[in-house]
Amino acid sequence: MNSFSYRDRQLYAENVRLADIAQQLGTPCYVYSRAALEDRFQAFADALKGRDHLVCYAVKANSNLAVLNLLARLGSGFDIVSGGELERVLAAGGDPAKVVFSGVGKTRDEMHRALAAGIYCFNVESEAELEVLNEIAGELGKPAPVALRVNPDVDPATHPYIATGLKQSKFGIDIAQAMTAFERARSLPHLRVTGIACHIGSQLTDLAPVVEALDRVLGLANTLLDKGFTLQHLDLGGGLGIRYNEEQPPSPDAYIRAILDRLASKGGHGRKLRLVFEPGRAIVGNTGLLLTRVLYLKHGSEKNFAVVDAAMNDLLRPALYEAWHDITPVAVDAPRKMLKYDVVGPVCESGDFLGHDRELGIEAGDLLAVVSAGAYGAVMSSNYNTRPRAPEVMVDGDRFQVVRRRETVAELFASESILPK
Ligand SMILES: Cc1ncc(COP(=O)(O)O)c(C=O)c1O
Ligand SMILES: N[C@@H](CCCC[NH3+])C(=O)O
Repeated sequence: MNSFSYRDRQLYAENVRLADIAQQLGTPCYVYSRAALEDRFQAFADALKGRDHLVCYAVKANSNLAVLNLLARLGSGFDIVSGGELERVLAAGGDPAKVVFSGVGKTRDEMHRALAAGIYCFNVESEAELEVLNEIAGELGKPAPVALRVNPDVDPATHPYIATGLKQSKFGIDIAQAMTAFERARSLPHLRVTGIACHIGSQLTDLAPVVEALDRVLGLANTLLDKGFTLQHLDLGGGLGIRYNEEQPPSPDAYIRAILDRLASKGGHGRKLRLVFEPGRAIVGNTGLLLTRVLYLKHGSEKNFAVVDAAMNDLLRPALYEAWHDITPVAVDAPRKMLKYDVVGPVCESGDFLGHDRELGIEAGDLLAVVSAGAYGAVMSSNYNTRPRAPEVMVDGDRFQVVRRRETVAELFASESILPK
């Protein structure tokens, strides 16, 4: 479900015409829907009602302060992967006591700041990291809560660049070595082992790998509980997919239900653990789109090109993963001739495309929406080709607010310097 709809041949975000946003702010421009965002978070919260749980929204998916602030107001926790993300969460009014800190390469400074801020848990990904965290906690005189992120070696059936739970991946502690790491963690004086975590990958559309990972991690959790580890929570990470094209991912409700059912039938003592989830894409993915305008149509002997003003620097997913995003005209007054186009940007790379072979009836000057761009869109944008980053807008009912203004070109090189004569 999202809050973008067609009425009178216009595409609306809630009750605002996208054409009006483009008119006022120019393009390219990211547009988010508050109603859709709140609805997606609530889907997780509702599915977990009555169960001790914490939904820690994965900040990396979309870290705009307005997005974080709306989620914080709904009671969301946050999954962070850097000190920068922690500062964003705090600036947006997030509760540090609901923050989990993931990532294979936390620095000493980042650990220090997170521990001082009082985060809920460090999801530790190696024995070496345990030793450093123990030192920092000793220096601060404050025990560090840790979960070990185990790598359950499950194939998540997703794009190889976003699979994280296979043995050959850099993420997590090999499940075969996890017991030793847990024993080590327990022996370190400044650490408190409070949980066990896993995350097998992103854009998961099939429940079988999720349940398989759950079984493996639960098996380990039960052994740990039998050995007297005082685990309090089980963090199953994020990864639930969304519909971009033909995919049919389970709803948050079906996903959570599958996990709760499995816990009830096979959970052992593990069934009593508090459940933590780290969804990113499933919350924001379909709550945002990228508006872009057609600059030129170009008809080659083999291909037709629609050159638009958004590019791979604005939305990297097609170039990086050959990801498919629906591209749809926004305000079309007169019927247009339908043709197959490659929708491409102005960046000097052949990989700079937003979509290949799209059947579109368009003319120069038309506005297009690249949909399902709320997750891993603006956050992965860059200034390549010295292109200012696009503004971001939050639609709230019949109003909209700029939640990040367009960068100016001068800002892009303001921090650079040239050598003296
Ligand atoms: C540890 C961790 N948690 C949560 C997420 C969020 O993933 P998604 O946006 O697929 O829900 C990721 C990214 O895949 C991750 O690496
Ligand atoms: N950036 C990826 C998802 C990465 C998940 C991060 N752990 C995407 O756009 O699909």
